[in-house]
Amino acid sequence: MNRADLASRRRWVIKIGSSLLTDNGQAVAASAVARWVAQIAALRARGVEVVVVSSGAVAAGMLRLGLGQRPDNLSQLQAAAAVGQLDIASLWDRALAVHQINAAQVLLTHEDAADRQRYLNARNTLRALLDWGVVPVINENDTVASDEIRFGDNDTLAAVAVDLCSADLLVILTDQQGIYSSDPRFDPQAELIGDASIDDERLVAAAGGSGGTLGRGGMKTKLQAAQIAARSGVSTVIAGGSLDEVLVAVADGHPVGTCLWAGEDGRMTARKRWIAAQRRAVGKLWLDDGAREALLDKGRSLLPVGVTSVEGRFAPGDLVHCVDASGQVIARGLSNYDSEDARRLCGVTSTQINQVLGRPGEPELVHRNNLILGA
Ligand SMILES: Nc1ncnc2c1ncn2[C@@H]1O[C@H](COP(=O)(O)OP(=O)(O)O)[C@@H](O)[C@H]1O
Ligand SMILES: N[C@@H](CCC(=O)OP(=O)(O)O)C(=O)O
Repeated sequence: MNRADLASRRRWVIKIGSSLLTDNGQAVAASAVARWVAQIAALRARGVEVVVVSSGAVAAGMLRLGLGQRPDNLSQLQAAAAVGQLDIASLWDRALAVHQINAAQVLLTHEDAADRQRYLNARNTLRALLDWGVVPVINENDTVASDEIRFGDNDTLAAVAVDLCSADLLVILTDQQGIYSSDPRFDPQAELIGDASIDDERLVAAAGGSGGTLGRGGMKTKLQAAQIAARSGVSTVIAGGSLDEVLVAVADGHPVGTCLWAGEDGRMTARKRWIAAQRRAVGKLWLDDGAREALLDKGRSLLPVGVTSVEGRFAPGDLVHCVDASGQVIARGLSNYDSEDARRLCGVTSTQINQVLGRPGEPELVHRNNLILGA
């Protein structure tokens, strides 16, 4: 649990809550966004890629429409979000443009994460944006999300974004300086928890409270988000968004906020556990010796260039066996491509993939996050 380790994280998801984005419901917080963006520009100059998850659509819509209270009727909430999302998106767009950085608005629903194909589409889009040096600004697609399928809070959405972008750090900025031993709004004795392992028992008691009037989640959903991120081996920092140079301080390894450390065994993701439990593969990829070594000895992803032939019929996201030249199963994983495309890509180098497919494609046939070694 050494904060200096955070300096090596190269892809961050930064989630910012409604109260910060609207100055506690007073006005859209343009100067605060400008300060975070200046720090994002500084992080990028150090080689850190950044994905923003920005709340605030409902709160900004309430301001525009002059609504004194958060509507409890779903259609009105969704309508307020539709109004406010324009403000939120343009706020980020203008602030990033000052640093010559392009922004992209990405609105997601729960279905996009639950459906494997839509999940892969969202992942490819985010990856393309990052490749172009664009900062994706993600929010829930509040207008279409129905009550049953809402992420419901952007903390959970941020954890999903970590997975979608294969990020290696989640930073949640909020109106408190981190997680306290109890809700500091009600308990003046509450103490800030600095560093904790994700399964630290203190956290359960601490995160009981609900959120403020503008946001939804409170600390409970922030802890849940950190737990989801930890399943991908990703640690989470929860810190005060109004703290001076807070993002740079995190990158410098300063002990700001609460750092929830993912355990070593958290490195096997839920998906990997799911893969480990599957026995039936619908396809077989034959690997050359270089690919065998890349998987077994170097812990790498499987690239099309190391695949010599493909057996079976499968869709993107299906489970396939990776076999070496002797026919021995050395790994199992989820294919990024269907069997037809996988066949076309046999022996193809990463730089030729787009040309062979006639569209942008993933560099990996099976990403190492979706791959487990052994029969
Ligand atoms: N143990 C705790 N430590 C810190 N804040 C807590 C705790 N329990 C509940 N909270 C509340 O969570 C709020 C932050 O959650 P929320 O209002 O959803 O913020 P955001 O809009 O940033 O997502 C804080 O204002 C605080 O009152
Ligand atoms: N999609 C909603 C998110 C609401 C929400 O989760 O807010 P918060 O708890 O402040 O992150 C909005 O933009 O208003």
